[in-house]
Amino acid sequence: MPATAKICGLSTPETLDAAIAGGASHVGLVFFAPSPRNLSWTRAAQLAARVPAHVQRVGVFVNPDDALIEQAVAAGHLDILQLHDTTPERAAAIKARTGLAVWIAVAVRTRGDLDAALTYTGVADKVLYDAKTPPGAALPGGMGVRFDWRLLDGFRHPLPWALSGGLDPFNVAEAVAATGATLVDVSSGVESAPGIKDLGKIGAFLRAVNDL
Ligand SMILES: O=C(O)c1ccccc1NCC(=O)[C@H](O)[C@H](O)COP(=O)(O)O
Repeated sequence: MPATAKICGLSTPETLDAAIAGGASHVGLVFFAPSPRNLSWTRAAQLAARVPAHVQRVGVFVNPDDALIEQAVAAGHLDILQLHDTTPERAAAIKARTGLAVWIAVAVRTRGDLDAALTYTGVADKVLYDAKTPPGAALPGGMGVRFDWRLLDGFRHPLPWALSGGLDPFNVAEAVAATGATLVDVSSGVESAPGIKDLGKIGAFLRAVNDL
């Protein structure tokens, strides 16, 4: 299979189960209070307990402090920490403290934005190229914003990477063909409203990825 998928921002047992049944390789649990996908510790634990060993649990954070990470890791039995708006120094400290794999989200609008990935060499285990959300936006991700995939043409990736931002069941095949991504990430593209995951859209997205 040329690509696998992370379904991000899951918050109910039904939609989590649909992602797992559809073949997602990763499920994303958001720990950021302003997000409509933010999880309580109780809900995170409830969801984490349903995830089989072959599917990885990714905690999504925005420049988190140690207390937040510790509580989220404990509740969500996280395998991977996905960090937004977090410096290389802080990401390195988080990785050293937790011993967990770290993914760094790099917000992309221009070719120059990609260079931020270089600064995480030796720190992050993977780069998630995500679209830069508009200035003043409430969230740095999960807003269905897409960047120009051609920006990745010829870029020498310093780390393993994944593609995110504005993907949906209808464009994900084109996105993989255009970029060569081997891991794709989606949130609002499989929702019916912000924070409300749609069983049909999750299934359609994963079928599109599985059919590649
Ligand atoms: O999804 C959120 O609410 C969120 C909040 C704070 C930081 C990151 C967040 N999401 C990160 C993701 O991994 C999303 O899947 C990614 O940005 C793509 O979102 P979308 O464009 O809606 O598919």
